[in-house]
Amino acid sequence: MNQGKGCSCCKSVCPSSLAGKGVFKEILDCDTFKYYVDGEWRRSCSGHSVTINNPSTRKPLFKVQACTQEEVNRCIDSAKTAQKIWAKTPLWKRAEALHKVATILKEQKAPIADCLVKEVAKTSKDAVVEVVRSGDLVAYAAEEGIRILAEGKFLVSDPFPGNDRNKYCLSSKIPLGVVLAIPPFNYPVNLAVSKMAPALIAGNAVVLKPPTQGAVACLHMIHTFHLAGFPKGLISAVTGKGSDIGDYLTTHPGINCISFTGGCDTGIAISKKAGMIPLQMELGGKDSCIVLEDADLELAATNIIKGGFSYSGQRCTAVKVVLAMECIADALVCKINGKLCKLTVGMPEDDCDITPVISDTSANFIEGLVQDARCKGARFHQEWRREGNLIWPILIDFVRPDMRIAWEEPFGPILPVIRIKTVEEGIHHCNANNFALQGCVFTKSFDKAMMISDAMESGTIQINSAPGRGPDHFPFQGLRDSGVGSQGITNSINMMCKTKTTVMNFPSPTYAMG
Ligand SMILES: NC(=O)C1=CN([C@@H]2O[C@H](COP(=O)(O)OP(=O)(O)OC[C@H]3O[C@@H](n4cnc5c(N)ncnc54)[C@H](OP(=O)(O)O)[C@@H]3O)[C@@H](O)[C@H]2O)C=CC1
Ligand SMILES: O=C(O)[C@H](O)COP(=O)(O)O
Repeated sequence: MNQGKGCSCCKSVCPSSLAGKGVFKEILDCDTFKYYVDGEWRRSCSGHSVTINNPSTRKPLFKVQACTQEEVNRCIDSAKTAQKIWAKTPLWKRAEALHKVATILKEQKAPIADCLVKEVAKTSKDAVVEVVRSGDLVAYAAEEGIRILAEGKFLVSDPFPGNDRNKYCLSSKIPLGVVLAIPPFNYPVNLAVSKMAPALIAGNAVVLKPPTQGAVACLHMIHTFHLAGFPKGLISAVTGKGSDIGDYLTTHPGINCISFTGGCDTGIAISKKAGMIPLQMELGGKDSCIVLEDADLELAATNIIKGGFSYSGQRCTAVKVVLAMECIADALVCKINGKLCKLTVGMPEDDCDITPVISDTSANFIEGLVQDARCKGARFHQEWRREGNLIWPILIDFVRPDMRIAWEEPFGPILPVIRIKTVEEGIHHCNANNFALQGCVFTKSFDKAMMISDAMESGTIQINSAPGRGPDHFPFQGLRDSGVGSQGITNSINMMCKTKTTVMNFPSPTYAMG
């Protein structure tokens, strides 16, 4: 259906949206975005769609196909066939194809970013950053793949007792098969390509299940692979609610690896049900920020604001609890408050610092945490204010361990401060939580920083900076309930391969140099 000709049902797609226009025209059918299989954009046979609401207006924005189990089967069957040929495609050609995607993604950043603004209420500025970062990630994965997949290992037999040098073992990395990629709403494009690019360069096929909020941005991103000429069937995108098709996908015998980012409950449930396949799980976090008495408080406050409130706190790596030594807590809180009151609150289109959270459910959950802290006697430095999904930022002081906000992940613009008497108390709080993604420590003493980093049992500890996933080639992992495996471009490529060895057996020992 031609958007430009304007059939009446197309009017239900936001008229000011750039979605499904220009080079993306074929992904939209009337008012519903199609799913992608066999190198084609198709309407689901289910006859049903899933509505995506705009978090800012709380009104319906887009519709995507509610795919059926048969359509999932088709995606996986096609992926299996296409992967066999892709695995035999020379590595330099696979890299070249990914470089094309990186270029197209960057060229098409405006319409993709526009989807992110409308679908997940990300500011226009951050939305563009997400798309450009995704292009860079794809290009880096292509290059990294060239480097690490070119290498194998050569072993000889005689180091092991009882052996002569009559066996040569050659090992190399081979693809797993079909990788299922499931990203969350908060970085639907970037966290999709962070799974897809490593999988593809390593010779795998990919089935993407986009998050419902963020699905349309994901489908636009998928179209850049289509435009780059990726082989039919190698990549597909099946849409539908995770609660409807999620279990079918994650337990499907045709899936050889699952790379998931999202909430702990969902991730742990998937891990328990998945078969004997490699899993990469990046789940929630409650990233602690320990501030010592000798810290540069200006630096700490700046990082706490950036870390705690960017994208309205909806990052797994957001600072989610400040653990401040009592002697500097007043001064630190004063600096944080001074910066917090300058944050602008409003719509993502206006590039406000704080924008609406993803859904009513999320806003209600955040409100519940705030009420619990208030009832239990926490001190609020700002008034609670909420309009729809828009929540004004709050610093909640004198938080104690009996309050939910001390432990739970709000995924919103509210930040608790716990005043600690000793560093050990801070470390204990960090380690007592089941979340263990990242943490950070502010101090001028590198000796103390290293000791605290060693003692904090989280996937990554940042010294004198807020937590963060990037640069995207760094290892990124959670301990305990925060995940399984490690992401980052290099680790993902390695994880999405298995080792294959060939052993050459000689009738008599062979020695180099005769
Ligand atoms: N550690 C990390 O790197 C990150 C962690 N997160 C965590 O993710 C959470 C917020 O993201 P959110 O998107 O709400 O998380 P969810 O766990 O609700 O959803 C994540 C993804 O899983 C899908 N899904 C839902 N149910 C199933 C199922 N049964 N089987 C398979 N897939 C399913 C969702 O689809 P659908 O949308 O259709 O339900 C979505 O694509 C936070 O807890 C946050 O900390 C977020 C980003 C990064
Ligand atoms: O999803 C998340 O929250 C991310 O993986 C964090 O990425 P960032 O640290 O780059 O914001």
